[in-house]
Amino acid sequence: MQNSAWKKSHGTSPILSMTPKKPQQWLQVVGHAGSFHVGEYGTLLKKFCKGEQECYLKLMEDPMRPFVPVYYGVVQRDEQDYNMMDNLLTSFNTPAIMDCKIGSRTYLEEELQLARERPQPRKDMYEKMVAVDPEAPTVQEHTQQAVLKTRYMQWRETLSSTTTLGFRIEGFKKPNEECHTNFKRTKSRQQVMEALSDFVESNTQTVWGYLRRLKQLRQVLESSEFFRTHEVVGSSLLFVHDHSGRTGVWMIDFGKTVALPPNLTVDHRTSWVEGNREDGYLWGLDNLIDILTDMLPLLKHGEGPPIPAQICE
Ligand SMILES: Nc1ncnc2c1ncn2[C@@H]1O[C@H](COP(=O)(O)OP(=O)(O)OP(=O)(O)O)[C@@H](O)[C@H]1O
Ligand SMILES: O=P(O)(O)O[C@@H]1[C@H](O)[C@H](O)[C@@H](OP(=O)(O)O)[C@H](OP(=O)(O)O)[C@H]1O
Repeated sequence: MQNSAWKKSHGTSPILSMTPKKPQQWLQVVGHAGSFHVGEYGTLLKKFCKGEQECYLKLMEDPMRPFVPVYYGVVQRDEQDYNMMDNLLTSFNTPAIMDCKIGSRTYLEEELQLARERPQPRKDMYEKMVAVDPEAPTVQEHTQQAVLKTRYMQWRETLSSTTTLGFRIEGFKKPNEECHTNFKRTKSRQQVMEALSDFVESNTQTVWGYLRRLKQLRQVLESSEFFRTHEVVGSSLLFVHDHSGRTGVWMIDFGKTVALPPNLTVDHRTSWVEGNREDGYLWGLDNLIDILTDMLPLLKHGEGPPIPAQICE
């Protein structure tokens, strides 16, 4: 913490044991522009969100900890607060990176309630909708040239695989290629499989690595107190692999993960009806694991499971 730009840090772990200072590679696949800065010592700074901080603090004490970026606390830069966490790309060499949004619902129940009480139709979302499908807005929405956020999010869910499979590919970046983010209409199992095969370049070793990690994650989630007691919405799995055969998957983005009332728990597989707070996270993870498993015999390169030491955990 030599840099004077670091005004404060009240983290959960010392940074001294972290990766030595060296030029850091980082690339944002999707998400809000301008929210991130690359930090020192292999860290990443994300614009402060109190709810996300609360999640990370709890996650550092939960069995889920190995499956999320290590969280170091809050720092300030140019009068803006940031949550500081591990840059998950640090230990990879020119990696391929994919962001998959998990769950069958991408807006919180509280957002739905708010939209009913104080509807705020959005012009930017109308424009994003029309750009993909000019026929999608209703007559009233066309007249207003605006749509409610929850309506936009529901439309995105049904257009993509979120509603039918409980996850969707948001985007990926392969070495020496531009980011691919054109997945808004990637909906069927077949389309998803094709996109995933493209991401892994038909390499079965990579798929084996991802499967092993995803199954470990599922096991941990099924026993996690944090997971049982939180509505997890809009969170992604970040997939990373490189040519050395290393693979890694982590949960990121807890900006819309909220604690349930004390008397309520979720199993993340039961279908959502308003009030039960279910988010379909494990249902989506089950489907993702099934699809990757079904892909294995269809892929060209590599055979058999990878050497465990090559897996990044
Ligand atoms: N810890 C991390 N290490 C490496 N890359 C990260 C990390 N966290 C986020 N990213 C990159 O930033 C992108 C956006 O992350 P994130 O989902 O947290 O942002 P967001 O603005 O909250 O997204 P959304 O638009 O879904 O709300 C990810 O797709 C990934 O490329
Ligand atoms: O991917 P798209 O089609 O561009 O749509 C955005 C995406 O759904 C983000 O997840 C969402 O942010 P949150 O998850 O944080 O709600 C954002 O809402 P926003 O514009 O209100 O930030 C949407 O605009």
